[in-house]
Amino acid sequence: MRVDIGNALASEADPGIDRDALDDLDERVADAHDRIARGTADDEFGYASLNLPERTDAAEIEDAVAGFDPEAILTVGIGGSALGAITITEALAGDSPVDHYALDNVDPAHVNRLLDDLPLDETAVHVVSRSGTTAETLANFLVVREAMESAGVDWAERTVVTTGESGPLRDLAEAEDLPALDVPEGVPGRFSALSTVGLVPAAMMDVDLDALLAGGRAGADALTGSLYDCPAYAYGAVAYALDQRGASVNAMMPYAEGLESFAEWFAQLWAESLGKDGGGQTPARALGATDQHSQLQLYRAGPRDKLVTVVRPRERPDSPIPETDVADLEYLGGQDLGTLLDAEFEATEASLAAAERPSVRVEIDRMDAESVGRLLFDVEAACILAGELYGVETFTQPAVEWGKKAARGLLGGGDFEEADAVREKTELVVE
Ligand SMILES: O=P(O)(O)OC[C@H]1O[C@H](O)[C@H](O)[C@@H](O)[C@@H]1O
Repeated sequence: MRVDIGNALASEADPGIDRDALDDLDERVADAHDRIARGTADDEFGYASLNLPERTDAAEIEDAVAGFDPEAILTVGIGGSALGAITITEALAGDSPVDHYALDNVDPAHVNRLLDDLPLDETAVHVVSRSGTTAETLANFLVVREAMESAGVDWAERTVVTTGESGPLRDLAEAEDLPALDVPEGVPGRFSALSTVGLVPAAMMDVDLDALLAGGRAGADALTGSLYDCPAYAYGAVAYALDQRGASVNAMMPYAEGLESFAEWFAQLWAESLGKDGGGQTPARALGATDQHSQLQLYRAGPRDKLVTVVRPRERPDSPIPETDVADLEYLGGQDLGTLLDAEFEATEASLAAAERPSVRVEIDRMDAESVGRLLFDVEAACILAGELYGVETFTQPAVEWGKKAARGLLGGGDFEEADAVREKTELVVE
């Protein structure tokens, strides 16, 4: 991964970081790196995520799915138990004959439609929950199971589970004798893309898991104690420093359709990890060039509270634009769609810089397994580094847990005081 922070310097942008401040920050990065390296070596909760590229056993995952030859894969999970898998297959399995769908919400209209459309007798189901208790995931799984049964499909033959050591999903897998993979120890869901959690559908779609993990390992090898030598830390440190200077929003804007879900994955990673103690940088999702024609107006001319992160692969497949003799379109003829997209990318950066708005450029070599593995690893490392600089507990999400308990209490799944707060809602209704 390559990161260019030039357009985040105070000489170019407001808010921006001056060179002296960057040097001071680099000393804090060195300390944070020591902490991260210690946590990683000791397999501490959360830091253990950075060991995944080294530890994840691609062959074990490939063996577990070897008996499946589906037309479609249905991931049943939510948050960190779905977004990594979706991101990876969207980025890397575009040409696969197998389609990957996800049920990461419990909107009945969507669930019913999807189950009506799926070839259930040719669908493999991957049910993922680290805790094994998440209501949305478990409820969706029960609905899927029932739909398969009603269609005369042996759901147990078509299901693989990934979950923690114990919990209701583990119990269910054991009771039904389902193949069950383990969520790695010490790895929060949002940091688990490069594990069984994120890789099962990719394996069924013939993504090169070894290359993906090799990309992650290259990221791990590149972690050093200076932001000037380490792209992951450069990104994490600069995003943090800009937030401290007023850029409280980080608009993640990949210029590649295959990375649209990456922005969604990033949003969970950044928000759940860093949104603590009254601070944190709000992730926004955008897609270049599409959102250049909508959100960019705000990014360039709205409040000075944003960092725009533009991401692109440095190589793209060819797609020539045919010549035309329409006078005003002649400049397009003979060009390539990729050249146009890159021109849009550079135009966005320049347009932000001309208005003194900070942006950071993140580039990967191309949309292949190794580069995407590197991107995911590096952004996780950036997030962990930022967590150290903020001084927050990066690996917990107590605010999310609150809502989970409230919803569960409302459905009669236990006596939770959080559910009382829902019942006590203040109303001021206008109809
Ligand atoms: O994997 P699960 O235990 O089902 O959790 C799925 C998701 O649930 C929660 O909402 C957490 O805040 C997320 O971090 C997690 O990824």
